[in-house]
Amino acid sequence: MTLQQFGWCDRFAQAFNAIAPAGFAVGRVLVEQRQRYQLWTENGEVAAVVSGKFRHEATQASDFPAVGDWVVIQPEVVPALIQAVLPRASQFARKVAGSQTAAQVIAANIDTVFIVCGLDGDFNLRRIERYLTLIWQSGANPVILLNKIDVCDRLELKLAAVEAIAFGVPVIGLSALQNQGLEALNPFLLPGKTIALIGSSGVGKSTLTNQLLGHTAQATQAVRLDDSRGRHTTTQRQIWQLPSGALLIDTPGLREVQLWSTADSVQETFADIEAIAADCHFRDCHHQQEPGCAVQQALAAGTLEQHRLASYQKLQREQAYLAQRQDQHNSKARWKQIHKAMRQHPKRQ
Ligand SMILES: Nc1nc2c(ncn2[C@@H]2O[C@H](COP(=O)(O)OP(=O)(O)OP(=O)(O)O)[C@@H](O)[C@H]2O)c(=O)[nH]1
Ligand SMILES: [Zn+2]
Repeated sequence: MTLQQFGWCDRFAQAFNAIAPAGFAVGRVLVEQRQRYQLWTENGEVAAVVSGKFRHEATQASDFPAVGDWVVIQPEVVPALIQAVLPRASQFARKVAGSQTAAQVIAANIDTVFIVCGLDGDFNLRRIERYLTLIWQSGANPVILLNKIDVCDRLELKLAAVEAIAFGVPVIGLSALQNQGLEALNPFLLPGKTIALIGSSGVGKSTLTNQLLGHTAQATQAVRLDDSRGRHTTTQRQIWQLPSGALLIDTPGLREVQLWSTADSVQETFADIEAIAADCHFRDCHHQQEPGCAVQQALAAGTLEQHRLASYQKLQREQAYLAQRQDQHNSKARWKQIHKAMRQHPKRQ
């Protein structure tokens, strides 16, 4: 297989040429488990670990390679040594346990994320908004799949309700179980494009994954991971190649991904409220009791729904909290630096 078939493109080639010394190669992380990696390379699958220098220079969990990453390797050693991670086109992160703001990357370089919703019990517009926010923030493109059209009446109403909050994001009705409507996914399943599925339990992600995979042999393949001391473990494959040539990332971490949003992504998801709020009398209007609040006027006029404003405000609160934590973290780090500098230059006035 060629690198292009794994998703290699100009942006990665440029980054690679800028940093990699002669004799180095690239690979794409196919499996990650406790900092052991299986990579796709031009010469087949290889096991890899990060180099000592990499580990030494890494300052945060998100510096480490994740599934989907392109990495620079020194190929002649076994396991191959990862020297660098190429800048990510997109990334999904989760909070590191025990820390409010440090992030660990769980998947990288995804082009399109399918938000899978079930048209039975699961149908929930507020949840879709949260997923949209998350995906905009990741750098990937969202597509909303309304699954189980076979058990849904009034599909048009539901499609319209989702389209009203989706602002141009494609909304596709299908039945994974009955293999109905899946051809609408073809434009997103082009060779070398990387996709992922997220959505709550029971919406049909596994059913859809199986349909997309068809009867490919890799479905049952486990991957063997060796570390530098020759110990090995087997684990599940985390990227699949679909018959169309697209690549599907499926990891437990991604399935359980939680909200980790930024101001920009909230603004994109709630473009309607942002547009209304531009007419508020006060620039820093909180849209509560302020005079001249265009948002309150829209609520009164019925052009904006109360629960949509509520989800917007909830996301804003989460963000303010995260931003504050990040500030505290940064100022602590600054103090540490200053103290260190003072210890190193005790006589300086
Ligand atoms: N009627 C109908 N049922 C479906 C459809 N797709 C999936 N299901 C059913 O929904 C149930 C859950 O499907 P799964 O594919 O396991 O859902 P999942 O999202 O992978 O769930 P988790 O593994 O818990 O995350 C199963 O009983 C499926 O047969 C569909 O298009 N129509
Ligand atoms: Zn206002």
